[in-house]
Amino acid sequence: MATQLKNLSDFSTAGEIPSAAGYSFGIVVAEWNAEITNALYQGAYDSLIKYGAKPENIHSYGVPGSFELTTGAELLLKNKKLDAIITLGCVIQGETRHFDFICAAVANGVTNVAIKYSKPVIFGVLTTDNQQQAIDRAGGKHGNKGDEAAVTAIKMAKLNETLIG
Ligand SMILES: Nc1c(NC[C@H](O)[C@H](O)[C@H](O)CO)[nH]c(=O)[nH]c1=O
Ligand SMILES: CC(=O)[C@@H](O)COP(=O)(O)O
Repeated sequence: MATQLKNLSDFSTAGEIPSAAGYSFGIVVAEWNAEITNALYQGAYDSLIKYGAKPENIHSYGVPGSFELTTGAELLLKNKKLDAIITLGCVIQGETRHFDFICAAVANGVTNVAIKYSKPVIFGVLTTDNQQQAIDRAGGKHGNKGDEAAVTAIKMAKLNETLIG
């Protein structure tokens, strides 16, 4: 598979990354699989700071599970003036089809929230077959999905600013 040949976070060096200095960000983190989502959060937070975001402009909140990420993003955009939201979670396949319903719900949900508020809502949710695949993508051999989500948020905030004027 292509994934096996590269660090997925190489994505974050592709193209110019704008300064995050002028933007405010929300980060919503699922508490399920906390050892993974905490690593995703650290990657996202550190990347935002690396590219110029101010700590006081990063608003972070936890939700119980990935299914609640949609509601978290909605509440943040409804109640705070933010330029982009990053949602972070880790859904690992279990014995049942619950995995399928959660993944579909959060992917569709965050998309709908982004459209509703005309604001970027970044899908930083790992959807893996097992824990090792998650570890590999939360600071392991395939990079950190949190880093990627932060860079995406910065780029989309810049695009939104450019187009809205
Ligand atoms: N199994 C995982 C869950 N399950 C919990 C749901 O996200 C949700 O909180 C619950 O269904 C109540 O609404 N969540 C994850 O983030 N990751 C999982 O692997
Ligand atoms: C994704 C999930 O909800 C899953 O981890 C729960 O496990 P199971 O499908 O065995 O109930």
